[in-house]
Amino acid sequence: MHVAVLAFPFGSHALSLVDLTLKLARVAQETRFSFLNTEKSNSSIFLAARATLPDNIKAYNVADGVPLNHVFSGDPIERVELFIKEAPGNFKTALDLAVAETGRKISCLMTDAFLSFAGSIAENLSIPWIPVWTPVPHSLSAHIYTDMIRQRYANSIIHDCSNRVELEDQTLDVPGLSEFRIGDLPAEVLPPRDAKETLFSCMLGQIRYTMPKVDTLVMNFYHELYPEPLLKDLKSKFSNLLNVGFISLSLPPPSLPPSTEDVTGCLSWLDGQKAKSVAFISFGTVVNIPQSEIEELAEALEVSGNPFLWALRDSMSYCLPSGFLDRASTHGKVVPWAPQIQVLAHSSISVFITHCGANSVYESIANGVPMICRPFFADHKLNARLIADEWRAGVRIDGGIFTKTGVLKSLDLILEREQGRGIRSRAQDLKELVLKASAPGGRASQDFKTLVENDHHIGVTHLVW
Ligand SMILES: O=c1ccn([C@@H]2O[C@H](COP(=O)(O)OP(=O)(O)O[C@H]3O[C@H](CO)[C@@H](O)[C@H](O)[C@H]3O)[C@@H](O)[C@H]2O)c(=O)[nH]1
Repeated sequence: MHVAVLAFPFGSHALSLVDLTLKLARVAQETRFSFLNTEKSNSSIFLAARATLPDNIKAYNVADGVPLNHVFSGDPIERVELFIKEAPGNFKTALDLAVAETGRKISCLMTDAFLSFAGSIAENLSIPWIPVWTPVPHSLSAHIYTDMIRQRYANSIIHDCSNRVELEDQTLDVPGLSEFRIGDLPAEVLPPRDAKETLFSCMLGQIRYTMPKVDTLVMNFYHELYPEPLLKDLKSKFSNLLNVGFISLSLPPPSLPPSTEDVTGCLSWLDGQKAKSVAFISFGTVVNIPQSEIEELAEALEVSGNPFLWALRDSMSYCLPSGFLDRASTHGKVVPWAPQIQVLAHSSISVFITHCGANSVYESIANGVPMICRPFFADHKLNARLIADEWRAGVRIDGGIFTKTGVLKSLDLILEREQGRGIRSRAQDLKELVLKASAPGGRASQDFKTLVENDHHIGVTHLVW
């Protein structure tokens, strides 16, 4: 068997896919796994944390689609657009190389579900396509029901003259999404500005046509975490909806080489803090926080006196108020990068101030840490609604942006108030639920077993743990 895994190389999408590949490669040792991704993404995910690959995985670099001497306009979506434009051809070139090198035909295509064109590649090769949906299932539903949403809520979505999209706080009458508002949806689900689709929105738009045709869909989620109507609706569309659990947490925490382990000293600093006392702040790999909000957040942290650990990328640290680092050094630490999985698992962490990227949310839930949510774009707002209203394991920041009073209020609510006790205990309950589902015999483990044995596309006939 030769499984080709195709990654979407932006944000933190590739993380879950590489971990799923590692997990599969351990149990399907006779199968060859070729992991196709851009050089930039490959080097960050493989070099950073998961340096040692089993012999049956090889990473292949796929061209990123950026023309030679290209001058970037500064639009963050530009790299994504250039990649998508050439992606089918570039993946095909890398697939041919993997076949030539191994002497094995591809037997199964496993891809990030965002790559909706992968279904045609699989069809041309007459092999099965197994898409993997890495964000929360609610966003898959939003993409599947794009037509219904655009038609039904056309009047609630107003493009003003500056092209800003105004959204009404109207609940969605869409299967499985009745707790959500139009304003929570990813931009690509809504009618495009100027009626112009980007290549990215077109690719995601195809999901509603291509995905319902697949037999097996892998979800980076737990059966137990769905609201019943959403689960029922998705199950009616996919005969094999496999919720294998939070993929990037299904392996032991990434072991960094000793020389780089905890280079920023986060874990040793946390060792010196009281149990459940520290607020951890991190905004993933993509979001750029407006300077004014960094200042407000910093002021709140200074005034509150609550211990904090803040992972703030170097590109944004100049926004901190002058003298903040010195003044806050008595109770806080700011680093450019934190080993987040280990940090959230540390007993000193009390709350996570997050942008609500899917991986951050999963890492927080898996460790029973309640969240203060400041969502920005993409799936962040759906995730924030899920955390605050459905799971009740956190709160959204007042007014939607960081203000000094809003941050102080949220910290006080989660850490001190009676309402916070409920939120903290709900986060713990979710952790227990996830642990149970991931244990051998648990629902997520059963679904992983089904994936591995499923018609033997992965090369294992009977999985023995
Ligand atoms: O100092 C840091 C900061 C981040 N991380 C890790 O980086 C990942 C960040 O992932 P995520 O929380 O998903 O944030 P983004 O990188 O911003 O995520 C992009 O990709 C996600 C997964 O599809 C989407 O949900 C988001 O919308 C999109 O912004 C997590 O695993 C973190 O543990 C660290 O280890 N240390």
